[in-house]
Amino acid sequence: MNIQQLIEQIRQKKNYLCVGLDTDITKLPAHLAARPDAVFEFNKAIIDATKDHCVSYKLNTAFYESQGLKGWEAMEKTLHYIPSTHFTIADAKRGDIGNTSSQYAKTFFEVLPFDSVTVAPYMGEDSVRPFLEYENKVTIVLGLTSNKGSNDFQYLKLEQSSTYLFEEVLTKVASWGTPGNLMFVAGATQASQLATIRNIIPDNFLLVPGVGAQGGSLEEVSKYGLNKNAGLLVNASRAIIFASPGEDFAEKAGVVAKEYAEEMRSYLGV
Ligand SMILES: O=C(O)c1cc(=O)[nH]c(=O)n1[C@@H]1O[C@H](COP(=O)(O)O)[C@@H](O)[C@H]1O
Repeated sequence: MNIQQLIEQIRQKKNYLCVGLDTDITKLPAHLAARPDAVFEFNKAIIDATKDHCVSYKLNTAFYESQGLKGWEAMEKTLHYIPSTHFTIADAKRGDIGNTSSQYAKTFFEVLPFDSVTVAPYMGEDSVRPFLEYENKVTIVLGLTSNKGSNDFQYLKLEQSSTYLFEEVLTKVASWGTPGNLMFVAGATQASQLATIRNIIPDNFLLVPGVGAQGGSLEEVSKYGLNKNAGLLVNASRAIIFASPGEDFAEKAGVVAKEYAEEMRSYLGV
């Protein structure tokens, strides 16, 4: 799915929710945990219960890679189970010298046919370009992240312009691509900066993690982040997929996803 199709899905479904499949095996419900294909079974049930209330799924690859071959297989099966009406994100946060980035791009755009992948921009243009070369795929570059450590570097003031480093990252990276192939991560916990971010990149989609478990406000994010195409994908992982530790985990995930979707509909004004 490309950005235009994502915009169409948001119009149809009237929400901009991304469900994060951060499937931590230590948190699986007891009745599933011992099953040989537990991670996939869990994801399948979550997808069945939430797909009518979201437009996207994000698989944080760390939760799969940490399980070795079995985890990788569960990631692949999950990706193929996600309906083609939903935008898929490999949250892998890659980026390396050019020929290595090309291999990462091949991994997450071809071998695993995700629609998008998250990329860390720290190594500069040649580390991001190999991802942008793919037509109809989307590169999601870290702009201003949701964690406490974002203060360490992203808020450093640049001497020449007195802007923050993250602002320079947004300005420069945006010139490497288009709103059709480039999104940016902006943490929901950084809502006070969203107006600034929107000034720098009015048209790019923002992937906004940090509502739910990290305490970001969906209302604030929507107020400052929405643009004419919605332009937002707001992710919640733990708050949805681990809404209940019991046998009703999928049902409860569906309820929470629906609540987010309904709140989003009110902000879209449709
Ligand atoms: O790139 C991301 O998705 C990301 C960037 C960021 O700044 N903060 C952040 O939390 N994330 C991811 O978003 C998800 C948040 O999960 P929850 O806090 O459980 O909703 C995790 O997969 C994080 O790795």
